[in-house]
Amino acid sequence: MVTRRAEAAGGAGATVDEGPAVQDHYPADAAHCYGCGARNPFGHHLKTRWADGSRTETITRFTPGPEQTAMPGYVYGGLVASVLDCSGTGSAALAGTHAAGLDLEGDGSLRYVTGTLEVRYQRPTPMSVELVVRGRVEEVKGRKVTVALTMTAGEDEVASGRVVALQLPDEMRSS
Ligand SMILES: CCCCC/C=C\C/C=C\C/C=C\C/C=C\CCCC(=O)SCCNC(=O)CCNC(=O)[C@H](O)C(C)(C)COP(=O)(O)OP(=O)(O)OC[C@H]1O[C@@H](n2cnc3c(N)ncnc32)[C@H](O)[C@@H]1OP(=O)(O)O
Repeated sequence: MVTRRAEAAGGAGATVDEGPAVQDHYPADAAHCYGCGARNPFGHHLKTRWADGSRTETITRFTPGPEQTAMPGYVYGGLVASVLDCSGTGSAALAGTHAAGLDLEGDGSLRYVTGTLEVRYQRPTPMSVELVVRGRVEEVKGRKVTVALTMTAGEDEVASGRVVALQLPDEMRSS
């Protein structure tokens, strides 16, 4: 699947969302996550894809609602952190699966959990605007993947951060 929202929107530097979302290839036992689990009715249901077919950059989109307010008109910082967090683990799953020579659609995704999450809040994040998180895979080293992240709201970069994600140890797997 290829969605070309940015192309439709036009503009230099537009990012194209490309290919399947990694979360659509998590097994059912890994689909309860508050950030991205399809089986969590209260969660964000984030979808992370490669951007531009690069296999180094990813994109995740989320539009916050009024229940996620910090102060009127602005988004709660913990929400920003959770969107960065799961964009990072989703990006790690894409990168780790690719680096292992596996095919997402044929083989499914490797599973990753957050080891470290860094967040830098750069500007107040406006409410009810689509937040676009771009991930850049910095390193895949054994079971560890490091992803640098930026979050934009319209033209403004509102937050940035980094996730170090670790492949889920076998003893923590339920399947
Ligand atoms: C509560 C979550 C866990 C339960 C999960 C159960 C089922 C879930 C199923 C599937 C999940 C899939 C989809 C869900 C998607 C995303 C989840 C959303 C994100 C989260 O909400 S998730 C919750 C918060 N998350 C945790 O609750 C983790 C608690 N923690 C641990 O479970 C261990 O701590 C672990 C596994 C992180 C590492 O343990 P380990 O034994 O695998 O690591 P090991 O010692 O082998 O180190 C190997 C190399 O990683 C480096 N390293 C180690 N730990 C690091 C760290 N923390 N930060 C940075 N680097 C670290 C070492 O320095 C070494 O690096 P080097 O190779 O360079 O020397």
